[in-house]
Amino acid sequence: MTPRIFVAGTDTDIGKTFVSALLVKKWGFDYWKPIQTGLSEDQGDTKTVQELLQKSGAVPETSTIFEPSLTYMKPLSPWRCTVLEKESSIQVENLKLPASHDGKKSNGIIIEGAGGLLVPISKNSFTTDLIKKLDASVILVARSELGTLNHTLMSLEVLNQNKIPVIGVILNGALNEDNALALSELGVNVIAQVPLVKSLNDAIDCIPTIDLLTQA
Ligand SMILES: C[C@@H]1NC(=O)N[C@@H]1CCCCCC(=O)O
Repeated sequence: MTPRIFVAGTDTDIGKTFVSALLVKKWGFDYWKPIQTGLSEDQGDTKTVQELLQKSGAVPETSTIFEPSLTYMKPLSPWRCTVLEKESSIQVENLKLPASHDGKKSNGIIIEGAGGLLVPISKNSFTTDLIKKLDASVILVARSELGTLNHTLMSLEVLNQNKIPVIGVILNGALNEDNALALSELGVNVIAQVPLVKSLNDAIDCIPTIDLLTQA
């Protein structure tokens, strides 16, 4: 099985989409956001990833960008979307990787979540259940700045409790060497620090090569 990497955030709006696009470009992976909410006020992350890749001159044949399996209008958790948009509740057990990913030769797939790890998918299931269902390992994207120690350690604690394999943490935002150092000293594998830039090409060298995954 090729790697399935779930890109989770310590919160919503932490830079998961930019980091996901970077990983797709650097490693030549496919991309899939299983559940997209907030389409009434945003074009959605799938489109953003496509645009970032295109602008950076990525070769379109390398990676398949799959459409989300479920989409909702309100900028809320999937659970609250289903309740307030009067849609049927989401059964995590029924969410499957796109069949054409399974059927084709690919380096791996980046799966992007919505918000943080305990975002409810339904009243009795969370993002952690989706990660387990998809049998994925996690790269956690965390803010680089003040507040990140608490949010990162809490998120890693939740992953640990759920026995979800963790590849490491990517810090996103204004470079903060002491936060990176502090996390490393606490035993956290900080795999990259991604500065605030607009173009993937300006941050691509921050991402380690794919050997990282074979070592993990
Ligand atoms: C609107 C955005 N669309 C999306 O896919 N993620 C965001 C939603 C995050 C939900 C966070 C719920 C919470 O933690 O309170």
